[in-house]
Amino acid sequence: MSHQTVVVLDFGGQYNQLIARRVRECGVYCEVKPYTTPLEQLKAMEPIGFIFTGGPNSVYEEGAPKADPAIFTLGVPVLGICYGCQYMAHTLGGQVTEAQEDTAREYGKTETYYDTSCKIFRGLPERGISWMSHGDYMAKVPTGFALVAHSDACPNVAIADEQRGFYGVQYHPEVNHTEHGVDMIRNFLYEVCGAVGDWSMGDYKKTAIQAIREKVGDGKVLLALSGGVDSSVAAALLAEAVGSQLTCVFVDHGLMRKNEGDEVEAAFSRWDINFVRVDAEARFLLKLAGEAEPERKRKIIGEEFIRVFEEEAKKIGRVDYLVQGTIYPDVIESGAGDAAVIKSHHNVGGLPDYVDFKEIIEPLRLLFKDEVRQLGRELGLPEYLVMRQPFPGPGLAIRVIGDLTKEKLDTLREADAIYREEIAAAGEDKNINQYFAVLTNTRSVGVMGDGRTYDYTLALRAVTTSDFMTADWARIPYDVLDRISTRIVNEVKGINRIVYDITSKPPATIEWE
Ligand SMILES: Nc1ncnc2c1ncn2[C@@H]1O[C@H](COP(=O)(O)OP(=O)(O)OP(=O)(O)O)[C@@H](O)[C@H]1O
Ligand SMILES: O=c1[nH]c(=O)c2[nH+]cn([C@@H]3O[C@H](COP(=O)(O)O)[C@@H](O)[C@H]3O)c2[nH]1
Ligand SMILES: NC(=O)CC[C@H](N)C(=O)O
Ligand SMILES: [Mg+2]
Repeated sequence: MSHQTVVVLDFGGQYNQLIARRVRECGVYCEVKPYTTPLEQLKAMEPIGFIFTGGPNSVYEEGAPKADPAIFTLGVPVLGICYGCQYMAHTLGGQVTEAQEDTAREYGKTETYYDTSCKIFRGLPERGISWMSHGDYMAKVPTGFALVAHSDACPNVAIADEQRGFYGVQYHPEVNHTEHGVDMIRNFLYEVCGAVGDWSMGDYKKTAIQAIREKVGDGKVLLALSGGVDSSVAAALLAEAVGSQLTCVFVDHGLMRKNEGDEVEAAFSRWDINFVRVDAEARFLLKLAGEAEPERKRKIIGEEFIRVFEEEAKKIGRVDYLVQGTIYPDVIESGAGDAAVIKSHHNVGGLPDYVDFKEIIEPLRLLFKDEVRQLGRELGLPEYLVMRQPFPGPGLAIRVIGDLTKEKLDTLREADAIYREEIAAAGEDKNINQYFAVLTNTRSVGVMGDGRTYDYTLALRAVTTSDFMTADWARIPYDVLDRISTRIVNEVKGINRIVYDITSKPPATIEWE
């Protein structure tokens, strides 16, 4: 099973996994390695190309991350992105300085002009929007390199030494906002590196199954199954890899949506797997009682999940491995590496310090949501399961704002069920990627049946997104919103006002806590 390999050399950028994902999207196998990886090790991987990532540092500063300069003598093509481009220019005899007022410090969408006779721009339009994020400037381009793109503010947006196969771009071709960015990466892979496109999700499946078998041997495995997309795909993968050694544990923590516990049990009892449902409502509510701070709630839930898994493992006998359906956005938002903590996803940043398993296996950790879905299809999962909307592990605990009570949870469950019912009835569920109700902590005055009420405000949230890293609010038709609002206020006691959340992510996030 040998594939052509591209190595993404990580200099600490925000979008490293996104680069890797774009390369995979182009049908080429790819691994991300730290810039400190010894050259011998990189050589042994026999890469057909290197991509150097962006990074927060300035290459001219002392201590800035540098790879072994002999990497440029291997005869392997290189694409440097932002810091990666600056590092290449600096190392090969050019000069990088801090940008001055008139020499392009550029952030965000930028009109860019390309020389389409250069291989990486071949077949693409001569101008388009690229997405920039840099404060440094290539003041002197190294000998042998030509300028192949510019913007209004910056003459040196892209450089190329076609002889040696070295390319550098100042913008980020890997992000969605860069028009034709993926095509540029594809050109680098196919026109410059000689890629043939010998990698697919089917290969990912095979490689993952083989790796799981090697690791687990004849040991026992407990898989945390929520019934959501990620853990269902993980379960299908593990079932194929180690079948009868696997037990799937679904924790009903009392923070599920209406009827969800029974639905998950019914669905997975039909699978040919060992499936256990644990009723843990009382212990979760007890641990959460009186806690209003979102990060504390998440951490309490993260720890309690693990304690339940540990107890279930003891019942099975010796279990070495815990499997979770963690995916890349869970990791990056929990503050991986130098990234900021946005929120501690219960399965990553919310994990307790001590976990009584030899190892936690996360076979989907490097994938984005839409890639997980593709893998699910590859494993033969039905479309309705693969396309289910995500539901966060902490469940309604992070949708009841502030402190939790069973009564508030029940109120939210009823309102949320009506919301989902009406969205489905209107056929809007096909246009929306995730939607749910939030019980805010705000109460306000209303008038119902000629009497005064002082009840909770319910917020409706609905977003469109493919990777859940960024999202826009969904344009639900007014008449559908109207029906939902009328029904909820009429049918659910304790709610007298409905608002619709019209913020995108960023600056908001999808969930409220
Ligand atoms: N109620 C639960 N019982 C057992 N494991 C859970 C539960 N909720 C979450 N998990 C574990 O935490 C992981 C992360 O949860 P998350 O909600 O992100 O994924 P998911 O539920 O598998 O998929 P989706 O994003 O579609 O909801 C899950 O993959 C699963 O391993
Ligand atoms: O399993 C999970 N554990 C968590 O702690 C968690 N927090 C958010 N989410 C889900 O992640 C996606 C992005 O959500 P945010 O924009 O709110 O960060 C959305 O799909 C959220 O529902 C979680 N999933
Ligand atoms: N995004 C980046 O890679 C930035 C590189 C460098 N820190 C700059 O500001 O120019
Ligand atoms: Mg879930």
